[in-house]
Amino acid sequence: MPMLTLESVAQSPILSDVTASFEAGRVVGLIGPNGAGKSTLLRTIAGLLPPTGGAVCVDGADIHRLSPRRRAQRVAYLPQSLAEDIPYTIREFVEMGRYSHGRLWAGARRVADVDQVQQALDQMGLQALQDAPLQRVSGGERQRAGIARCLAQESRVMLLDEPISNLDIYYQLDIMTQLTRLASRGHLILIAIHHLEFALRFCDELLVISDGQLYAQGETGQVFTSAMVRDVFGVEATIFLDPVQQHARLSLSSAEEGPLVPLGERLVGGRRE
Ligand SMILES: Nc1ncnc2c1ncn2[C@@H]1O[C@H](COP(=O)(O)OP(=O)(O)OP(=O)(O)O)[C@@H](O)[C@H]1O
Repeated sequence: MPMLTLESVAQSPILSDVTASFEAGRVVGLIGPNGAGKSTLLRTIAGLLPPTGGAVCVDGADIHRLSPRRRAQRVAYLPQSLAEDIPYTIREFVEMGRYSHGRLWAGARRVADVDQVQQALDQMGLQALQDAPLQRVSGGERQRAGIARCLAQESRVMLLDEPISNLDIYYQLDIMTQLTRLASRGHLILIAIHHLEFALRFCDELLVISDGQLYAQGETGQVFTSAMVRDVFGVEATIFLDPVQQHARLSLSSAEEGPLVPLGERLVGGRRE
């Protein structure tokens, strides 16, 4: 059985008829232009917005029929931005990820909770900042705290809305690599991502949303084509192999510039340079 199934999910008037299913162990990139409906879809899958049509099932259960605690046991969700005024330290905020596991708030901290919180803080490089108030850390540090809270939650499905958007390149790479590792341990990771080159490199599958409609879903190698990037983003893309790292890379140019011409083939006054 797929871990996550979207059955004709609609969120009128923003999204219509999104049908897709995903197995455990995958990193799925949710891509599409600004305003396409990616965050709306993630919030619907997370159970925060009841769909106006269709259903979202996780491990066979309709997510919108579960209690918040049961939902949180199945699905962790990182919003696109965290509220500015959360009055907790980073550690306290990450501990909230353990809410669905039971007695933490009654004061009886279990060893498993403490270990899991510590591990999540370590994974996000937040040990030194764990006692800092969330209101006083940088945007990237807040974002890492949000991811740490999702890790501490240990849900099998993780929904992350642009998890690397505020991060420096070290953490962009680090987090994408860690997400790949988490997936290999049986989680399903669904991330909204604007960094198309990272989507191409790190995502096993893509779900492409355009104008509130499902444009394509499938293996990244099949879905990510120059034609898709042109249709969906209005941008010319050439996919090439990185000569050092041997992974797929992208050259992008605006539709006005037209498709890229390799340097050796550039034409000058109608003649090859
Ligand atoms: N609460 C809301 N009420 C009405 N319209 C909304 C609401 N939230 C989002 N929208 C609209 O729904 C559309 C999709 O928004 P959404 O945030 O899902 O897009 P997105 O693909 O995540 O965009 P981005 O890449 O800019 O984050 C947009 O046109 C947006 O203006």
